[in-house]
Amino acid sequence: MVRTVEPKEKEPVESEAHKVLLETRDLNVYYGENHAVKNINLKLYEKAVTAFIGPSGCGKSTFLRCLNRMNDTIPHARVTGEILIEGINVNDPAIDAVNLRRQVGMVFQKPNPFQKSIFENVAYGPRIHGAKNKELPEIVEKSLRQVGLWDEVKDRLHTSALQLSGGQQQRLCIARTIAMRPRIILLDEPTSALDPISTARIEELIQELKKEYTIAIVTHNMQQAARISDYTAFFLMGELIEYNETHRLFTNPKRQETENYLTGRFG
Ligand SMILES: Nc1ncnc2c1ncn2[C@@H]1O[C@H](COP(=O)(O)OP(=O)(O)OP(=O)(O)O)[C@@H](O)[C@H]1O
Repeated sequence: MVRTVEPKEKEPVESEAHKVLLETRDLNVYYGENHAVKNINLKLYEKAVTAFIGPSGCGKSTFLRCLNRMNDTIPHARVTGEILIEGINVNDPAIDAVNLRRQVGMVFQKPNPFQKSIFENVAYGPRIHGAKNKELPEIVEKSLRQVGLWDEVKDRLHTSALQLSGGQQQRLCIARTIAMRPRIILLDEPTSALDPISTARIEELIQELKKEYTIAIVTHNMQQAARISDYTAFFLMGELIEYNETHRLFTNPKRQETENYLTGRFG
């Protein structure tokens, strides 16, 4: 049977508030035979929060990981199409992936601080990228202040990061990322391992960080997407079904699949 396919809402209403920082064009990801991400055209707007939602296995994390070439580390993953940051294709062989990841930082679901002191966790990246020892205390303090952790840890900077609570560890991981002064921060379900109070703190932090950074977040939690994001992309079975300003997507979805998902009819 031939099914009529409605045109897909692949782009939000052109944003007047934000400039495009990153754009994907016909982005596809294959894991061997599995076509996990299908022809995605999506723009990330500067200094805005974009949420990726959709049922488990729909390709949200795979798509997110492409944006700083984390999929390069998976031997059987193949990426086609383009990812442009201000017109520069990040998959160009001339682009150094390590440098790219300085500009496009990532925070994972499970807090993963290094087995080092709190200070060293934040200082590590800037040091290996050439910051001088005398510059490090200021970088560490500024980064810890930005994530609201400074007052909690300033008297124990040289104790192990692993002694912090889960929520503190996740804020430390965000501090470690922003110490590199990235332009884009990718957050892959950053609160799913945290209690509600720690989650609320991270959500508040994301609102603060978007004044300076462009943020993309994968979340299973639709309420979280509605609370914290400016734009929302709904994925289903590897496809981008609908992308729009968050309040529009939640109040007036254009596609039946989006409405079904938002109303809990599947996923
Ligand atoms: N490293 C991998 N190797 C092979 N297949 C993978 C790998 N990572 C993901 N996949 C497959 O790619 C598809 C998309 O997975 P992905 O993790 O991107 O989805 P997701 O929407 O983020 O799911 P979840 O919400 O459960 O994290 C799934 O079919 C998954 O099994």
